Amino acid sequence: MTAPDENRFDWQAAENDLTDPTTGPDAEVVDLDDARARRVPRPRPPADADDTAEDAETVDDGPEHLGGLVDAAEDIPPEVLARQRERRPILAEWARSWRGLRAAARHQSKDAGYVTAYHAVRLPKYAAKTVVWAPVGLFRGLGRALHWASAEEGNWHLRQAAATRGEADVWLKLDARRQRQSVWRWWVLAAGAGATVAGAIVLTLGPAWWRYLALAVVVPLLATLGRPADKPLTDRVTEGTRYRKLTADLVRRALTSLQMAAINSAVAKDPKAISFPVDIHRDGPGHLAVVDLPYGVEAAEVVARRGRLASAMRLPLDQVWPEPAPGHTGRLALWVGYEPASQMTQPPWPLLSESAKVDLFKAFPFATTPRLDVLDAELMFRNWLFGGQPGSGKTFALRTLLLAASLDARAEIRGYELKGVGDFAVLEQVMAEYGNGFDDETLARCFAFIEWLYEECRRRSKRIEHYARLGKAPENKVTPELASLKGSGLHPLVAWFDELQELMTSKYAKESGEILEKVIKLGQALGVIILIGTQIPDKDSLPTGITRNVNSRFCLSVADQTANDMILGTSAYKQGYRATVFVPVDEAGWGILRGFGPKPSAVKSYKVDNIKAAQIVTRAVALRQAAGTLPKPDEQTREVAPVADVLGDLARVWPGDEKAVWNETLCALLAELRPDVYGGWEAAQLTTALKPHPLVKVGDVGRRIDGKATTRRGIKHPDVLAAIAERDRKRSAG
Ligand SMILES: Nc1ncnc2c1ncn2[C@@H]1O[C@H](COP(=O)(O)OP(=O)(O)OP(=O)(O)O)[C@@H](O)[C@H]1O
Repeated sequence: MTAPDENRFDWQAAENDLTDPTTGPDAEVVDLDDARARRVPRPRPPADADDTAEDAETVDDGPEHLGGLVDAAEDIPPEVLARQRERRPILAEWARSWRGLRAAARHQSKDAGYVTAYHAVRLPKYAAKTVVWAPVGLFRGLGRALHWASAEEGNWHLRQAAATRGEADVWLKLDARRQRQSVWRWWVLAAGAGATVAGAIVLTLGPAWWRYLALAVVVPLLATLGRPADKPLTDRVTEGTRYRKLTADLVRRALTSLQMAAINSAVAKDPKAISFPVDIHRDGPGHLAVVDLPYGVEAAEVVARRGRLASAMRLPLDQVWPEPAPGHTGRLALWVGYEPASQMTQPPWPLLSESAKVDLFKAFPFATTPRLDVLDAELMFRNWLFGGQPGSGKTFALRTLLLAASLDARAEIRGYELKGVGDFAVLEQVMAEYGNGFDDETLARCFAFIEWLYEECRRRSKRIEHYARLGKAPENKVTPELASLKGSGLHPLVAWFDELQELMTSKYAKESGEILEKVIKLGQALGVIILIGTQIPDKDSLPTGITRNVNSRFCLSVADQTANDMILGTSAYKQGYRATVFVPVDEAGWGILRGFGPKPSAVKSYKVDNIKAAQIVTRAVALRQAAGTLPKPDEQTREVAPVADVLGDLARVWPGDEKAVWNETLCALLAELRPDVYGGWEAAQLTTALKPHPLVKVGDVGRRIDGKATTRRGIKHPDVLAAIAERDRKRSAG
């Protein structure tokens, strides 16, 4: 026996193994099924591996790969691997829910309806064409039948060739063959003619509708036979405005048309750089494509180019809904509706139905997704921030929540509309407090209300403490039982402010901002729900202390990234949650909602116009009358100390005919006039109080005191008079 060569295979040993299963202690007969079951699934190869760089859209028909996108390294715990395992659903998305089924059926029937209507209006034209081409078709059909029966076509070329070469016997043989073939064809033709004649006799004897039916079938067939090849009888249904099925090619083309260098260069190197981890499938009234973008491209960057994406797909903007998809930052969920969202009829708000009631401790419908799914929102233990530019629909959205709250008879509603338009007046009957306007008095009442809210929070926290000691507030939070308990003082209190920027830029700004922040922090567990609407979400108009502490945010159309992030939170814009894509007025009601579900999402709040709102309020009044919680009109206004008229008071106390007077002198005189208002005022306080009146300029005023020239801050009499005149002019104007 030769010495074993390390580089060569040991044939002898192998043969022994094969022939004698008992030689090796490890030898065993392998049960193939068993072995297959034990086999560790091979990890999915990376998308750029040459031989497998295909995507689900084109090839992935085989069994599901296990192990997600990463290598199945041995140190990954099995439960993590199990979580990464994504199984393709047994039923298609559209067949898994009634919503999907309904949407698919609706879409198909709508489509069929469209095609039917399209052809129906063209029926006279089709009939005329049919009448013209049917006789031609009859003669052409007869000609073709005779031609076929004579079997001329079959070996015509061969016979021609034989004739050309003068090979008579070959020609004769070929022709004999043709004749043989033609014999049975004539028989078939004769049988066909016989059947036609028999059919015609049956039709003449049968009822009239048989003949019509036969004509309806035969004439179009003849017309089709007779028409020129390039002139179909029916017109083509134009595809222009109809939905085009979302395909991988369409998505790829759209993505490469975004003029994003990172996508285009990656696709130039590898056309499969854009891949589809899941098949494009129906999802509600549209299709969903989950796309893995080329390495290094973030879904957020594509979301920001929604307009270009829509242009590349030749679809209206509101039909194309890109979103970052869960998984990784380069995964995009592109949903394309069958039709633009603006043309999809939003179902009516479910709370409009006569029997609808609201329990604020439970969720209620607030908005719909682009797929027309209902999105439920909550009020209890939440604070809301609504932001958007004029015409974005934030007032309507805020009012929708209040209407829902009005249907829970326990809820006390108080709030201020600082725009002065009266959008909330419809709710006045059910509100325990309501202010409308941006005049000094309303602002003062609004500020007093915020102070009251703070006091109310303190009162409520004492009550909660009391009930917690009795074991009725297990988490030191309001419970549904406590909220319903008469006299507990822990019923839901909904406090709202629309156009809060008016207060936050007034003289009450600093204090109201600080107190409101405390109220938001304290009130959450105490059943105090704060709803804020603002048009200008910058840090001066909306203190960051407030934005930081709200847990539900609805950002409607905004102009820029700063406004977007002020409402939705820092980096929302970068992460692709961009309410800048919505067009005010045209897309009113659309916005990004954060705080419900794992990630922010684009939704459209239900539109409840004034008439419908009034209907809801009527029901709310009835509910509250029955429950004894309808506010009494005499309790509905908040008393505030009369707002001091600084300008008027200055004019009254102005000393003699002095042209200019020091602030400190004026403060002393004002304090004499109204000690309760001006007592303790210093020069700087007067300067601040005069800020709203730009005509009064606080400057240096020189004076001789004991012969010495002294300069201090002061104001001029003509300025005060001019400011009063200006104010009076404005008041009389409107
Ligand atoms: N959910 C919605 N669906 C459809 N249209 C809506 C919706 N919400 C609001 N609108 C329309 O948009 C218009 C503007 O709404 P709204 O007054 O709420 O906007 P806004 O953001 O408060 O603007 P402004 O600051 O000027 O008051 C409304 O008149 C209404 O017709």
